[in-house]
Amino acid sequence: MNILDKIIADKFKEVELKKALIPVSQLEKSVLFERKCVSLAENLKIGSGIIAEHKRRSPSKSVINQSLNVQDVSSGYENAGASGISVLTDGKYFGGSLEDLLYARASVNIPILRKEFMIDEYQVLEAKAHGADAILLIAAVLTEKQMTYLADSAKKLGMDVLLEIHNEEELQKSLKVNADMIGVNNRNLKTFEVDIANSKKLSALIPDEFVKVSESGISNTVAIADLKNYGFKGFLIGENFMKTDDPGAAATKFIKQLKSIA
Ligand SMILES: O=C(O)c1ccccc1NCC(=O)[C@H](O)[C@H](O)COP(=O)(O)O
Repeated sequence: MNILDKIIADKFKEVELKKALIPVSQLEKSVLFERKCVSLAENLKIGSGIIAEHKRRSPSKSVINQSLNVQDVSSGYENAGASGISVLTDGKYFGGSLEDLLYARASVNIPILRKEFMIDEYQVLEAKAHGADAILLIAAVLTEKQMTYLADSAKKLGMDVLLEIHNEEELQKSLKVNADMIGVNNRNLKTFEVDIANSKKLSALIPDEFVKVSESGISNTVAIADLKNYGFKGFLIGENFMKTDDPGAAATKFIKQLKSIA
């Protein structure tokens, strides 16, 4: 079984347990459930385009940074000029939590993406109840019908949808889904190989109605300037910032440099 299959198998068990412990009625009582979301897709169009990620560890790199708190990282990213923040909420493989999402929400006003392996509507409701403005759907692990259902649920709650693809086949099954953004993951989630050329290769096939986002393996501003020529407006960056002692300072330097070459 590859790592993605393992993550998804664990996720099904986790969601069933959570449903038994915290009913939907309780999620709906959260004060954040009534909060009006800020559109990540719209923010990408008008700002730096950087979605800066809070990521403690990952299956491909194991430990990245375990010594920081999510409040400092999030406010550092906001002050740096990020267009949005991605918060990994998976515990077992990424060391994240829904609590991280809550603390990030309490620390910033810019849109927050719940970075999770979504397989059930319950997680969409959790995302809303913990302050997310957007959710991620991964085409590699969902059918067209599942993506349609989960995206419609998120849109009903006012959240944006980032639909992640890795190849043309995944793109084709995603085109009818009510998503705001299509993200091309440069990391093959089965082999962990990273190649920014993947974004460039798929860019022309993505219809203009979707905001294009390039995800993973981005470590310099020259790569972003290049990706912009292919129509990308969003750039998801995790490890490059999180591997430093001060991710907010790293993002500040990066975004300043990006502006200077624009
Ligand atoms: O990052 C991983 O190792 C990984 C493994 C399996 C599934 C997902 C994984 N990452 C999630 C992401 O999409 C990245 O955290 C995100 O795009 C940022 O990537 P990077 O800038 O390379 O940290």
